[in-house]
Amino acid sequence: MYYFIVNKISGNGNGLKVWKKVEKLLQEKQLNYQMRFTERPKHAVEIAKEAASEQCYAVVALGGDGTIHDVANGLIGSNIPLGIIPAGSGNDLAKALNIPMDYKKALERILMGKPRKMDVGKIGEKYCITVTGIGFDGKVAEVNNTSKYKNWLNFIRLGGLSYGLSVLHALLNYHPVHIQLKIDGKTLAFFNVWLIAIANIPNYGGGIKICPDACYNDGLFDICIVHNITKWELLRTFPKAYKGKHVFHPGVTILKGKEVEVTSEWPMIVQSDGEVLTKTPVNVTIQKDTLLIM
Ligand SMILES: Nc1ncnc2c1ncn2[C@@H]1O[C@H](COP(=O)(O)OP(=O)(O)OP(=O)(O)O)[C@@H](O)[C@H]1O
Repeated sequence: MYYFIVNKISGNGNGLKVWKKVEKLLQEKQLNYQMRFTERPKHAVEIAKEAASEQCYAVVALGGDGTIHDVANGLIGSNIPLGIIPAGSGNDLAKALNIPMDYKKALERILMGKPRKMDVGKIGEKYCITVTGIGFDGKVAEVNNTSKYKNWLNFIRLGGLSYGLSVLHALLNYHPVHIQLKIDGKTLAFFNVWLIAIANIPNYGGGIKICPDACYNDGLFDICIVHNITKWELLRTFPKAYKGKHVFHPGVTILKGKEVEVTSEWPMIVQSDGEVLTKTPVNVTIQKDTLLIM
């Protein structure tokens, strides 16, 4: 049996549309499946835990990276593979793992493919699958998730605009911070830090290649620190990050490690997989080969 967890509202309502097509296909193929819609944020964690106690070949997250984050957090430890049918706005994990955006091909891969092992990050009791962003992009996630314009823009089908507005909003109000970074026991100091991205895959934010060489199964995080750079310079360099070319800027440092501890002169917001998790101080550790992905 295949168990589908569907976030109807992912991708500004794309989740429901994709599910209707997938459902038709499953019925045509006469496959044995079960489906649950998520009814609230974090509901997918509970559903995935229930699904993990059943005899299933895979639990499939139909939605974006937030849905995958929740389903993975419910599944880890169960040895049941996670399937992905992309239906979100960013779909960064699917992009990094070469999972097809087309629902038919994505389903085919779940039915025919071999599971592969993936590393995940761990913060407290929570697992993060893609990228943990601290500082500026934590602020962007917070502004975006709590903004009044997000729902309104989603309603008139301009949801994509809300992220851009949140970036501008965060940029106007954000002040760089002095931090201390401890990577695998070695302490480093960075001044005027805009963000620290601790990455298990190269991309986040719908295709920003923040750590171009990050690899999902190498047992390491790639860590990007953006520091000592003016607001204007940040804005000018930002577009380069879509091709991973920002790494050549002197204000960008890339490091690697298995355990990262961040302390800062005042608390910085921490987001993982686009969800606001906590504030600094924070400790992130790599958990090698912890999630099975179809
Ligand atoms: N029924 C629901 N009502 C409100 N929020 C929900 C519901 N179901 C799931 N959610 C929340 O919706 C959020 C967004 O989902 P998701 O990330 O999958 O879509 P997205 O933001 O469009 O895609 P992406 O993250 O790839 O850009 C998640 O944080 C999830 O917890």
